Amino acid sequence: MWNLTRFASSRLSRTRRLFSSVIPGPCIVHKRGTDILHDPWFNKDTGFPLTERDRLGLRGLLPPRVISFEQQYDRFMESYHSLEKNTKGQPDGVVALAKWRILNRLHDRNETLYYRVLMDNIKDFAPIIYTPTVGLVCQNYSGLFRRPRGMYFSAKDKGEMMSMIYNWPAQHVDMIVLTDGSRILGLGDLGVQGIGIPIGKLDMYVAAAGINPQRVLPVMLDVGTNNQKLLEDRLYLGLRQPRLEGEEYLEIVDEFMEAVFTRWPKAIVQFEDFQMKWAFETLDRYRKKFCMFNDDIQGTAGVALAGLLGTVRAQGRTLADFPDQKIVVVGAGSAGLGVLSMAVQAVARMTGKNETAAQNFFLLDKDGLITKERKNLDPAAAPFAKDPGQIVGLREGASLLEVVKKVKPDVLLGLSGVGGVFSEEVLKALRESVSTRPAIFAMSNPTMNAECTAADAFKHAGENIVFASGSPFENVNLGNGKVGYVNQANNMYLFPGIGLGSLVSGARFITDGMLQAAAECLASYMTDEEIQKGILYPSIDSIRHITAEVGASVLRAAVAEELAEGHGDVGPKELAHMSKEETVEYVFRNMWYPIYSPLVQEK
Ligand SMILES: NC(=O)c1ccc[n+]([C@@H]2O[C@H](COP(=O)([O-])OP(=O)(O)OC[C@H]3O[C@@H](n4cnc5c(N)ncnc54)[C@H](O)[C@@H]3O)[C@@H](O)[C@H]2O)c1
Ligand SMILES: O=C(O)C[C@H](O)C(=O)O
Ligand SMILES: [Mg+2]
Repeated sequence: MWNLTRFASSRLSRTRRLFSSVIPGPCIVHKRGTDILHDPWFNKDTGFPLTERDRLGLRGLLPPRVISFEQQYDRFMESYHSLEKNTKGQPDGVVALAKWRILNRLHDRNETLYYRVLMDNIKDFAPIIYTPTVGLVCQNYSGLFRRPRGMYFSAKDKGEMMSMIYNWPAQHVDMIVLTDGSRILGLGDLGVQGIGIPIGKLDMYVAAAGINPQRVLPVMLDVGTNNQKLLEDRLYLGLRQPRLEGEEYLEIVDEFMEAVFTRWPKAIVQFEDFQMKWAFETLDRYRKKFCMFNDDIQGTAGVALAGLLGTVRAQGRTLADFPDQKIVVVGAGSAGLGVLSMAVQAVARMTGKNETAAQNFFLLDKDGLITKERKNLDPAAAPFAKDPGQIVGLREGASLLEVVKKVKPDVLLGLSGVGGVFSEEVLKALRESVSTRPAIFAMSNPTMNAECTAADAFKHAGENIVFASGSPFENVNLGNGKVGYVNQANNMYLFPGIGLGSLVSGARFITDGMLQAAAECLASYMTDEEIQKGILYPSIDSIRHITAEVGASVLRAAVAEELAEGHGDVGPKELAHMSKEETVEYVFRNMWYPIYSPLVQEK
């Protein structure tokens, strides 16, 4: 069922080739003079050619010399490298925030240059504008705040959202990432400060999926916060009230969704970092009504499933062995349950049996192993609850150490949000795994919240493990020229392609079939050689290429389900007639590439 077709070896160079011939089309601007210089969408700083300076009323507002895009790029990178040099030896957090600030200043001033440096240096810059530094930025957001980015809808705006949405200056919006700030990474409720997450996710959309930055919208839904420290912080910028609950909460989200889809019926909304109860409830409420998905539940599930299938291959087994893998999942929240649901669907498809599909999966939360004896068993966790006594000696609430010792799992996967729960003892117990090559997925973010570090995993569980973490870690030097590979099991490998594929297919909804196609595409991306080395995911350097492939798979699944209504001039029939290769080319063609466009003024 899984087609592991090899992709062209030189993925990155192919991507570069596709964009090297980009000829910038004109860009319509309704402003003149300093208004253009102060608008990061249009600003080219010293890069405005003289003719354009004349046409747009810029002559005399800039120093006379015209600096090329390449020179501007080099100048920025030089400042960045000198900042790196000057902050050497300072605490990690201080350095990370200094790097974030310099990038953020460029983002605020000149988006084209910002996205080009981001794209070309994605491996170095993703950890700054995205996970893990974005977590630190959210924690300090009220103090770091200089200029607003995105939109803020608060509980005080009830009844006003339909008109407020028209305050957004862009006529078209393709991609919206929405949070209520209630579960920011593993950092808990950060209230309005969680806006950093939609901003970081949308930066990845631009860099990876080539969504035009003029068509993205980060949104914070501020319904209050239950974080006492923030409520007492005099600098806190959000509503100083406890979170709305129940119907009051849902009315706010309903009103926002209606407003968005009234103005932009073709937009896609990604729900991000909602606490579990609202993550599931809103997904259920809106997924058959609007084009939306929940990244923490659905994006994470696909990335984890691709990693789990890679693990089976790394163990020298065939994919048909996946249903026999014993997998212990630590964390029964939106992410953990999302992963298990998708894994169960995969097993059911492979075996043709629904009833026994979850039998090799074990689920723990903060109270230990979840069994059918659990009081107040969450209905979402119920399908994974074990029969007590199914494994001799495993009782309700058994500790992680007990479970690992008894089950001897092939895979230990953490989505608990708790740093260090894969303790030395737990990791050592994994040496008794039934597998010759057990896998550890410490997927919680940011770095401090990872269930274990890469170094500890290789040290305590053994050098033959496969390792993945949600936040980036350096590869581990195992001595004698051997390397312990670190994979980044992060939903960034899928959400951009899910959004892009949905957009360019004009899908009405985002279905399980489309998400499965995305996961299968990622799973089949890696060569056997890479997998044997323990490399489960591609390098982030090739994120545009991966995203195009994932986007094309999502598109084809939407076509197959007759949900694709077309995009721009391309209708559903044309989409249906495209070959696999043509679909990928079509997806690439729809990607925005950062290059200065001639600005044309519309009177
Ligand atoms: N790598 C990725 O792509 C990715 C994607 C989504 C979420 N995450 C991370 O996963 C974590 C959890 O996210 P979520 O949305 O599921 O959160 P959540 O709050 O919905 O769930 C957390 C779960 O962990 C359990 N838990 C807490 N302490 C525990 C302990 N000591 N032992 C075992 N279980 C414990 C809780 O009972 C709960 O079931 C966060 O840190 C988030 O950053 C990572
Ligand atoms: O934001 C990330 O890096 C992944 C994930 O969405 C998370 O909530 O941790
Ligand atoms: Mg998230």
